[in-house]
Amino acid sequence: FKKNKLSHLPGLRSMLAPMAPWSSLLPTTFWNPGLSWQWNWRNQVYSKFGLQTISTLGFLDGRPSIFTISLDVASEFLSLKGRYHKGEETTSVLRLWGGNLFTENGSEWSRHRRIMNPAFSPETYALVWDEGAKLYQEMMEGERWDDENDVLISAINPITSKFALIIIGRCGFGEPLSWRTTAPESGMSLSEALAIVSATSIARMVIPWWIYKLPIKRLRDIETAYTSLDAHMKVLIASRQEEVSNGKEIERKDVCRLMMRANEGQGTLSMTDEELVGNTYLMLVAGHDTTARTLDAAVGLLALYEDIQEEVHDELQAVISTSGKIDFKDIPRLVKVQACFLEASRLFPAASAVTRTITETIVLKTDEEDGHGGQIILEPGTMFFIDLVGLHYNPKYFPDPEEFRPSRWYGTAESDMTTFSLGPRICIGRRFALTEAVVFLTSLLRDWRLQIVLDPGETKEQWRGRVLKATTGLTLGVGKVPVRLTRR
Ligand code: HEM
Repeated sequence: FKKNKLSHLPGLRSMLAPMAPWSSLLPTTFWNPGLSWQWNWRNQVYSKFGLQTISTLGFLDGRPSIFTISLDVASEFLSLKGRYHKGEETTSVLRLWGGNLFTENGSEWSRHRRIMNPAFSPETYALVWDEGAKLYQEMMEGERWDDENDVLISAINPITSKFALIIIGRCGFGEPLSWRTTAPESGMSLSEALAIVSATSIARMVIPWWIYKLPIKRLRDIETAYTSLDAHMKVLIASRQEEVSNGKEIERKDVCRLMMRANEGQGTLSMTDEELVGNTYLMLVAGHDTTARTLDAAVGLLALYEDIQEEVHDELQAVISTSGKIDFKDIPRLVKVQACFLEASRLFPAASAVTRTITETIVLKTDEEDGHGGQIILEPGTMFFIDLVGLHYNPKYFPDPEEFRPSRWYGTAESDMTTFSLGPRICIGRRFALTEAVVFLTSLLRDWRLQIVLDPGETKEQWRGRVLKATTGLTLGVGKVPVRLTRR
């Protein structure tokens, strides 16, 4: 059955295919691998078949898919052009407001990328650094931690989420968001609306729209979140357009102004109104949720591994003692801080899989371990997944994969940071995310010692099981991270 489509590879056979829209809404069980199987069953599935590339098939939805945890297969595949499209799982949830850089293929994709590329420049990263350092101070004052020596935070998650949203707002859209911004009287704040939309966008694809009109509070909140987010994005765009038409346009090439110019037909590349809103949504979601969720994991891990935290603090001290303060040009010397973020991202990759739909037959060489005559054939219509969770826990590339060992990333080239994918469609925001993460963690670790907050009678091992357990949705992250800050 469908053996050819599956390149005769053994693997998971279930009622619903993993990661298909309906199965994503249901819990992971043997009949429905759903969204969490990559985490819950990690390498068990691959080791059961002794393979690094396996197939999956849903009997009810009949969807043939192939998953790989092989870096060689992934690199070869992602360097190919034009023989596959972005996978529908991710594109349909990110296309809610219109086609954008993430969802498009071929020449449409390259048009979007050429419009936005200039915004991802050293000037922008320097701005991210400066705004990040300023925002950290605003956060200390806003949360009233600046006069305290000991702070108990029940969950770091909303803090990192707010931090990352304000940074993308200020540095990507020139929007003067502040730490003290309160929710509008009617509707929801941008962060609240974005959080609900991100959490429910998969459900929104399969559950009919009229359900959300029923007089049930949770459903009405979802409806309000969508209308509020729509209104926020329109205000964001309109205020930039007003600045441009009042001649107040700042010369800075932030992503919003570049899109605006393209939308007004200035320059050789253009963008429709729908694409402008589609890309605004994409930047708000991709530009904050991924970084925030990885920062949650990094804070949790550093709080758990206090010896590694001390090593990072020593590195910071050395940088501070020579230059007096830490500034943007010091980033190359902050190897250990960056490595902690990358290691958190290896253990908890916010983008858990890179998905593609095959449009033309592809023959890929496979690793010896795959034992399939050295090749797999991907037929048109097959879904192909680079399983970043499986790859990141593959001992062939990451020995003792369950261990938090940031030193794996000392001196790694940006192109080898698998968490941001590989090849031409590598994450455009990778340096943006790294700069933001380094400034956040550096500021926090410079001033505070982080410790985990245990429940009464709980051990660190139990805490690990409770907190550092992935939650899956549009992105993957950890549970609520309770942390104690003690002033250094
Ligand atoms: C820890 C943080 C981040 C992680 C782990 C991450 C991961 C990824 C991955 C794996 C992809 C490739 C997806 C695919 O090809 O299917 C991607 C693409 C993308 N990311 Fe990120 N990302 C992060 C931060 C950011 C930030 C901060 C921004 C924007 C400011 C951003 C914007 C994008 C965009 C627009 C794309 C689509 C690029 C294209 O297709 O040309 N990401 N990201």
